[in-house]
Amino acid sequence: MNIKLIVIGKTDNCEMETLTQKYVSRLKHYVGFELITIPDIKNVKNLSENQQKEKEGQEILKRLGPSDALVLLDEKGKEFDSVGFSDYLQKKMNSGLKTLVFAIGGPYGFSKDVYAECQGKVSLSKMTFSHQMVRLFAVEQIYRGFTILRNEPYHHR
Ligand SMILES: C[S@@+](CC[C@H](N)C(=O)[O-])C[C@H]1O[C@@H](n2cnc3c(N)ncnc32)[C@H](O)[C@@H]1O
Repeated sequence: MNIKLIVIGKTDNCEMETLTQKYVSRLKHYVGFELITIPDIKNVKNLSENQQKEKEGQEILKRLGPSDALVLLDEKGKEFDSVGFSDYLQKKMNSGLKTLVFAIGGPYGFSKDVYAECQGKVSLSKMTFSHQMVRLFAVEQIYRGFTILRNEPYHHR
């Protein structure tokens, strides 16, 4: 199974970006992994929040292949502990799925169309984080999940 993570806009925080990239390169030792950054559209036109969500939603959906399973990072989604999340990844791999696509919404969240298309929602906490922070937490937790599945010491350090 491959994993893609779709995010909106470049992060302007260099440290967070560096850390995110560190986990992305570590992850690639465990799984085919791609971080897909949709260019920030808020600067393109003077859009309302809803219009921006719709546009971002179209961009997310455009990037899905026919057999990809879309799972949203969403504070109202299912919460796991890290071992539970590693089991979730294992079950997805066991199901024969080719590509698991996680997506992180833009500053206003996801459009209705994206919610309609998704096959699940995963929450990292009941608290709302910025979309830039969530990408770091998401790649770290996916990485942690694979180290748990491999019984490697990272999880306990
Ligand atoms: C600033 S939040 C958007 C908040 C927006 N008010 C909403 O209702 O979705 C941007 C994105 O970060 C992600 N996000 C924020 N907090 C999260 C959490 N606790 N767990 C998982 N994803 C989260 C979601 O993908 C969300 O669409």
